[in-house]
Amino acid sequence: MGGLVEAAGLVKRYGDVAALDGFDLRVEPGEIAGLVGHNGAGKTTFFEIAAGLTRPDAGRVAVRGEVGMAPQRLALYPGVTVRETLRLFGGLAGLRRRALAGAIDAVAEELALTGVLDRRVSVLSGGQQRRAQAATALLPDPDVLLLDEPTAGADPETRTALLAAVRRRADGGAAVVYCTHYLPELTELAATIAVARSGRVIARGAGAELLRDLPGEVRVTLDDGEIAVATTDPTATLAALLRDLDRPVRGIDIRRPSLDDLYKGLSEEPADAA
Ligand SMILES: Nc1ncnc2c1ncn2[C@@H]1O[C@H](COP(=O)(O)OP(=O)(O)OP(=O)(O)O)[C@@H](O)[C@H]1O
Repeated sequence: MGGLVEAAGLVKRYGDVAALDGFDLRVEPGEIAGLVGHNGAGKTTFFEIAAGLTRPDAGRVAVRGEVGMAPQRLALYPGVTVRETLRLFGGLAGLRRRALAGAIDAVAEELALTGVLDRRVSVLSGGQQRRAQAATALLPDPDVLLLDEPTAGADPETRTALLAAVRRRADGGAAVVYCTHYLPELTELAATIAVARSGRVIARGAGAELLRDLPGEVRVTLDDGEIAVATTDPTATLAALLRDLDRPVRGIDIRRPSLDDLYKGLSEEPADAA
């Protein structure tokens, strides 16, 4: 029991819909767990339960330490400035005076918000608002971070700044659950992966492990066309192809399975089918 986040057998129903249906997830200190899955797979519901905003119908969740959460739908007060927003959230987390002011400056610097600290939230761009939302979660350096698509709509610079800030929190020992539909981010974050479908985690592990058994493709170009073979062992397949071919080979291409293949393969069935 060393996980900062431990969910076991979570069930949550809304009428006929089981938003969660035996959801298990454990996240260790220093780990970023990328939670992926189609719309409706139960990711947001899990966040709400982990953050204590909703109670499960069954199962249990333990979240150890302080929690910072950036919800998918922005939850900011439009009429106050970014600095006031951060003061409020930092104050709620117990930061006072100089520690609070220092933490605000630091997180603003990290997320490229320094120039807009004294602007009202309502006049910020969408990307700036999303960064401000992420800043409210990151500011107090919580033990557990729940980030629901924090880079949605972010430009490349914003994305890079945000990913670096998240990685730093994990390197400092935080357990992070990071929801995204954009899988390359998980490679960038060196995240482990949890694939959710129909309210359950159906695959869990390091990206490389989950990809190991998926077929890639070997493609050999000939004068009069090409041969493409799906294979989990590209080297052996290519050797066999080259051995058996009695024509000149014009090109060879090996495509390794990607996270997108994993996602497609594991979550083909729509959540509503459950
Ligand atoms: N408050 C609610 N009332 C009724 N149904 C709900 C409620 N919250 C979630 N659901 C339903 O539960 C299921 C899971 O929703 P959830 O928002 O957790 O999915 P998600 O994986 O976060 O999806 P997305 O990728 O779209 O954010 C969906 O079918 C959704 O319609």
